[in-house]
Amino acid sequence: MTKLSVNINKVATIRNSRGGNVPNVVQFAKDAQSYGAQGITIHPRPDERHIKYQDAYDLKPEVYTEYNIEGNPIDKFTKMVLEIKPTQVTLVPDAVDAITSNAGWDTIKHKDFLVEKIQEFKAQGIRTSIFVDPDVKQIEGAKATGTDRIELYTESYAHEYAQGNKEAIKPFVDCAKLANEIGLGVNAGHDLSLDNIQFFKENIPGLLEVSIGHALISESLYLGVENVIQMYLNKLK
Ligand SMILES: CC(=O)[C@@H](O)[C@H](O)COP(=O)(O)O
Ligand SMILES: NCC(=O)COP(=O)(O)O
Repeated sequence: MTKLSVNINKVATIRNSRGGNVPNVVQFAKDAQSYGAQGITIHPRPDERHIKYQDAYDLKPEVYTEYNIEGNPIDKFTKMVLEIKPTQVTLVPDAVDAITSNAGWDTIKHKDFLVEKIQEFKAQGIRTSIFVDPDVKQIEGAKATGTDRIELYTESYAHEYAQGNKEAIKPFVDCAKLANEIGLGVNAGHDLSLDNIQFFKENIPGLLEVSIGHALISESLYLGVENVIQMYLNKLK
């Protein structure tokens, strides 16, 4: 089974544009779960332009499914995750000024840093995942860090699929097969959508979780949040 974790960053982006509390991100998370989402993902960035650190604390008592916090483990982020103790932390090597995530970790070059961070989180019972490009060398490197899971960075798949190039799935299949063999759980995310999710799910062995935000919120403008979540759940069966 592949779990759907709804990324609510975009809900916070709309809220922040007016400075009040509309839409309410905590209520949105509660509603998404009641509509069947099996997880809530947030990705606070250092400039707090969408999800704010305070949101991460406010969400904790209301997320009764899987709570996934993504981000670059700078000191402030690490402290927050260790205090909140979500179900999962996903480490992403974002530059401070990145518009959105645009690369996975070099798990070989940054092995020592990742080992240290992963031990810190796992010691508090938090499942770990690291964001990686679809490159088997990076999957082997990820295994050596001690992480529980990887999150495959799916931007290249999403882009190519939209151009009609279904072959773009191949490196993801190879990485997932290797991850399954060596005992790493497989998550995936970035630019997944109602258009491309089913083909991805059908071809990736052992896909445990997808986190989806930008497309899901955009599709909901036309189709409604509850309906869109149901549509994803049907495609992920
Ligand atoms: C790691 C990943 O792919 C997502 O978390 C994505 O980066 C969402 O972040 P933004 O909402 O800031 O684009
Ligand atoms: N980890 C990926 C994520 O949370 C959502 O990415 P996107 O759907 O907003 O591109």
